[in-house]
Amino acid sequence: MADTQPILKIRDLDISFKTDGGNVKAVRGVDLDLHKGETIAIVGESGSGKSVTTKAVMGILAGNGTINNGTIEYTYADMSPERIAEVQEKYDGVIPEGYLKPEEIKTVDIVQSAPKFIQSQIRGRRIAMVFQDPMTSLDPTMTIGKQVMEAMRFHYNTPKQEAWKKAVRLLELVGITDAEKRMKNYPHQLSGGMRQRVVIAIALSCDPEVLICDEPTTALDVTIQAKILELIKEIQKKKDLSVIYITHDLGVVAKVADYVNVMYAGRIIETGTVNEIFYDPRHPYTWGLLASMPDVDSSDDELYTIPGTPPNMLHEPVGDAFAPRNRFALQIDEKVAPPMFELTPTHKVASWLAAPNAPKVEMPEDLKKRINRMKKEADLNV
Ligand SMILES: Nc1ncnc2c1ncn2[C@@H]1O[C@H](COP(=O)(O)OP(=O)(O)OP(=O)(O)O)[C@@H](O)[C@H]1O
Repeated sequence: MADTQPILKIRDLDISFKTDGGNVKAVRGVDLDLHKGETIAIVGESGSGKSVTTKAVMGILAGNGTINNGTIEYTYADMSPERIAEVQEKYDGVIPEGYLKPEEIKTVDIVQSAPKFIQSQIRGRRIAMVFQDPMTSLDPTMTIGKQVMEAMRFHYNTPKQEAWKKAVRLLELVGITDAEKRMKNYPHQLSGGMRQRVVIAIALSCDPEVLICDEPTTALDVTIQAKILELIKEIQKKKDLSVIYITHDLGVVAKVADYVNVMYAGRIIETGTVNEIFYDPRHPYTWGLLASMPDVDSSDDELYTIPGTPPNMLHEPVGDAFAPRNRFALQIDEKVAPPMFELTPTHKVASWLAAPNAPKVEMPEDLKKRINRMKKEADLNV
């Protein structure tokens, strides 16, 4: 995938927030690529900068936030209303390969784009987002139907009757039975799982190319969680969507992601394919995350927790931000932040342990055993 043009290409993104206590350095030089049809996950503890990064993509940073540096290049299809209608009627909203004329392919830098352009052309239309708690993204005073139709009416001026029909189809697509009847319901008349399905239907209503899912299943119980993840996967295949998952939950990542980006203190500290991150992790922070992931063979009380807490980003850390919590830290970590070392064309790690002349450090034995168990389980499931 790496040699094709990404639809979303983030380079050197740097974001801070002005607060009474000073400047919070939330994102510090993030690079990220998303290709057509693929799923990437951004994982890391609370406060690592996952949401801020994706909010910048959507152009919805809080008012006290500033993008100090970097680019967010988005490449998209810019078609006439007639061509859009043709794609919707003939190809169910999915642009077939080879359909676009060269002049219809545009690249914009979202960082430099006017808020009006992002609102009318990007957010909700081409890049849509599903948030953690459906109750905060749904309007309790508006029927489900009206809410699913709203973005279509706003972005495409879709006539009411047509929007109604498409909304019913979308509710059916996300597995809501009796869709016609449900259109007239209010959010409180639905269960949590059903509400999250509605939120997904809303996100899909304008046939976006990119779907950002911010902890989409955290508020749901485990069986419903699995169903929602399956649903997003199915729709992704049907619609050739590119998906970004933001999550704390490595269990979710293992089920859905092609590529994983591990974030710590505003930086991506390890990136790789899902197999590279789960079976051959190199950063001690990634080791900690994997070791603290519940699995069938470990009871909750023997689960590992990473010692210490993430740094306070009001004071930008000197050297490697993870060093104070890292029992494998080297002297250099205290002074100089590690660069990204390339291990394979897809696997990179920001740790001095990966430097050519670094002392050889092995991951903890317990984690090795756990990884072997994961590999065996994966073999059984093939
Ligand atoms: N409006 C704001 N004002 C000040 N600081 C902010 C603001 N929004 C985010 N931050 C800070 O930016 C940093 C990154 O936050 P972000 O929400 O991206 O973390 P996250 O990794 O998504 O965590 P979570 O999993 O809890 O959502 C945190 O230190 C957070 O406190």
